[in-house]
Amino acid sequence: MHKDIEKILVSQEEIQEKCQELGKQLQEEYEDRFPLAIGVLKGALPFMSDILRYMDTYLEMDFMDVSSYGGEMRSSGEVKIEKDLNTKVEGRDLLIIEDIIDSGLTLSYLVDLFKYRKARSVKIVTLLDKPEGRTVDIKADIVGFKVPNEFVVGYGLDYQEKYRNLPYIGVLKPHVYGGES
Ligand SMILES: O=P(O)(O)OC[C@H]1O[C@H](OP(=O)(O)OP(=O)(O)O)[C@H](O)[C@@H]1O
Ligand code: HPA
Ligand SMILES: [Mg+2]
Repeated sequence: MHKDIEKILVSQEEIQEKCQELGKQLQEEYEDRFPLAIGVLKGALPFMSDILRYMDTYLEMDFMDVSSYGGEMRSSGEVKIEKDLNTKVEGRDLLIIEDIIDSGLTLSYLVDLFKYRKARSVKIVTLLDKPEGRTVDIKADIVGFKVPNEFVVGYGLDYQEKYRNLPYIGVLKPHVYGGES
């Protein structure tokens, strides 16, 4: 375990098993529909890469880079598009892939945007759901794991841009973010 991590909430094995299970489920759902899988950068990168490997069907991939945390532990409340899609979404079946729904601001912004752009359908798959963090009313269609109301890192999730490369989801030791140790 990394020296800055206090405890692991979801292990590497649990994540990989879940990716396989959800990937198979999505494969059945999107068979013959040529969905557009949209990864929300940067956090969704590892999850997207793993889950799509288990979807043995035709699909297209694109990426949207949005940011509202700026590396910090609290959302600024404002979702900023750093990079838009290269693909037209009108009439397409969209599968948004996320690492976490916390306040819900990022996903509600994206769902509204894609509906405005006339997508045929919009589904959300998220590895983690932190229901107690919610400030806007939004639910994912598919959730890997529920997490408690703690700041989590690893497997795409950062604190000040670090820890995204950890293969598990964990909680930092308090001294790392200036809390009590
Ligand atoms: O439900 P919310 O409160 O909106 O939080 C969830 C979003 O916040 C994080 O992204 P962030 O803005 O930190 O960008 P990053 O993925 O590049 O770290 C995370 O990856 C989600 O996209
Ligand atoms: O708990 C979290 N950890 C890292 N990034 C996040 N973005 C929203 N919630 C979180
Ligand atoms: Mg972040």
